[in-house]
Amino acid sequence: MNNNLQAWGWNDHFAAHFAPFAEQDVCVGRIVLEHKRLYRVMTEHGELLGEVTGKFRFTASGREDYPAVGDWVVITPRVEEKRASIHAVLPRTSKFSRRAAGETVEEQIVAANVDTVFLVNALNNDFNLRRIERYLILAWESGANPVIVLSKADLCEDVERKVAEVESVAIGVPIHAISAERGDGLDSLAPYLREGQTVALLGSSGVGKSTLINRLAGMDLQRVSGVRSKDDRGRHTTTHRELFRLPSGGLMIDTPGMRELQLWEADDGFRDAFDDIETLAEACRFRDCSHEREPGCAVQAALADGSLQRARFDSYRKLQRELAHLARKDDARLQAAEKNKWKKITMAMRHAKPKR
Ligand SMILES: Nc1nc2c(ncn2[C@@H]2O[C@H](COP(=O)(O)OP(=O)(O)OP(=O)(O)O)[C@@H](O)[C@H]2O)c(=O)[nH]1
Ligand SMILES: [Zn+2]
Repeated sequence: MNNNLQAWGWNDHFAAHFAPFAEQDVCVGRIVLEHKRLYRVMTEHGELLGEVTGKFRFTASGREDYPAVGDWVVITPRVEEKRASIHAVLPRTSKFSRRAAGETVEEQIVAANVDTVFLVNALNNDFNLRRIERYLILAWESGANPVIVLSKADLCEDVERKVAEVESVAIGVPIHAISAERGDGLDSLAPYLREGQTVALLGSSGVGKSTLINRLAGMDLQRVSGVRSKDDRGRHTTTHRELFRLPSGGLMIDTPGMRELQLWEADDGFRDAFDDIETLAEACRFRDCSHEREPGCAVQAALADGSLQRARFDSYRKLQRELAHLARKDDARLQAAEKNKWKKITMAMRHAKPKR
């Protein structure tokens, strides 16, 4: 274990914000795991189990004020007990958040202080420029620097053309085509993975995020232990962390919340992403056709004659279910507000886009 705080991402920004606390008998640490308001905090004294103080709770105005994975927090360590009291969260350089459904809907931070976010998109049939645009908006809003990672290059025959297409919607954003399976192009990611640099991944399910993380982490990654043989169960007490060091010295954040962000981005872009299916559906005999076994279903017809791929239809259905699930969970009013915000941002993006 490395207790040198620079190795965990400490830098001048955080040092400046910590200055007012320096007189007091406190130190700092970085949140590497959150579990029901209990936090694993990496500190110069090693890893401690932290809880926020009563005063913290009293002054917190909402969920977003609480520590999240990646945050730097001001603590009083109790080293013998391996515990810590958390007094404050230092200002974040970036944050990814989602709306959390509780008694009210609040902003919940799913990752903080990410330097670089890899926007992972697969180069096979799933390739979609509109989706890349939406991920870019998300990244820019977060404060992290976006880097576009085009995965599964081994499944694509015209990588250069695809890269050129992405360049046209992502001017000035670094683009890297890789194959995590073959190990191609991984060297190009090294500059973002230097010691103390924090990265996170965003991308739809199945684009190869886990495969890439495992590659970057080498064989010893905790997450990999999730894939273990049945008889091995229970013996493995590997310490799972949502922020962990890669062999390169880079810091990777992989939280469940970050993985779920794909659902939020999908909301407004749903029609765009699947406009081929939506267009087909307009030709269905019934307006409210569920494309299951209704007579005169144009989607089923396209599936039957092969003009629509089964896998694509399946992911359409999956996304639809996920969105429906989210819609049920969510406060309708807040959702409307969020949609409006998105509309404004996408409009602005459209106007900002250079003519092609
Ligand atoms: N051909 C090829 N397949 C890949 C590559 N990277 C990942 N895959 C495959 O794509 C599938 C999905 O990969 P995952 O790494 O689980 O994708 P993920 O983005 O983590 O998916 P979620 O966990 O659902 O978010 C797996 O079957 C991988 O073996 C690649 O570079 N080339
Ligand atoms: Zn139909």
